Amino acid sequence: MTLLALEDLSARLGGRRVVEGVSLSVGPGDCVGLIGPNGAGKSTLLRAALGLLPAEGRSSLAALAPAERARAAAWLPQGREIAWDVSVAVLVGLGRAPHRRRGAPMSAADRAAVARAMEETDTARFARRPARALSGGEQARVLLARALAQETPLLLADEPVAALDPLHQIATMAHFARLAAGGRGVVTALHDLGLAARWCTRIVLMDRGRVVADGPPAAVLTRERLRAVYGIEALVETRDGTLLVQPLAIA
Ligand SMILES: Nc1ncnc2c1ncn2[C@@H]1O[C@H](COP(=O)(O)OP(=O)(O)OP(=O)(O)O)[C@@H](O)[C@H]1O
Repeated sequence: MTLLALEDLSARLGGRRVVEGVSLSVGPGDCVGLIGPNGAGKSTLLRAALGLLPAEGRSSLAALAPAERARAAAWLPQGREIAWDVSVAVLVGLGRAPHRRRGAPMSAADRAAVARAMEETDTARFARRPARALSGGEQARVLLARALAQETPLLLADEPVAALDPLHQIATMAHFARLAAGGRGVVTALHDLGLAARWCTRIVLMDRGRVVADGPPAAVLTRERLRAVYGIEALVETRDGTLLVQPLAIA
């Protein structure tokens, strides 16, 4: 079973090809860390995969009708701007929209999904607060809760942990790993190589629009490759069965 299939996907921005010929498939159990230097094309790849950008090639998600796509995949974009003056509970509840008929009230199942998503993101205590009156990292967790409340087979997230404190970074990555272990698929763009190494089942490394490596963290995150792609020296070591990656210096 495949949750996302990309075949020779390419996308242009401002007349330049920023994603070139990407083919990959994501299935149940995959927690994919999409990594690569600034400008490598990670956000563009995710947006093209979702059909939010015109692209050449094929994306199984982009081929779906919008309503069907919203039940197949949840999307947490990089922009964390909350535009509406609503409470946290109402905002997270919007994640249930793809499962409800227009104008229908929230069902018990909807309310349970919203409550779960708020528990998982440690946002339940903000439920009644105006979403825009929270800190940046708290707002980021609320937007993640909205995506989780959608309870889709696949979650695509663009740097979901960038604004989070270490506890919530670990909690978020551990939750993604649990979702994958439970048979869902996660693709998350990340800059934190340590978190990617520790929690992802698979790393897709992009450089200048192309996928340059795709495999288990220990196979992709080698010192040589980090030097070649990022221009950094890093500590890469396995301790008690856990892969540890810590960037140290400019190569
Ligand atoms: N609207 C745009 N017009 C032209 N070029 C763009 C536009 N948006 C992005 N780009 C370029 O496309 C390339 C890929 O950008 P993208 O945002 O996909 O990279 P990224 O890997 O997600 O980077 P980051 O790690 O910085 O978020 C970059 O070189 C960027 O400058």
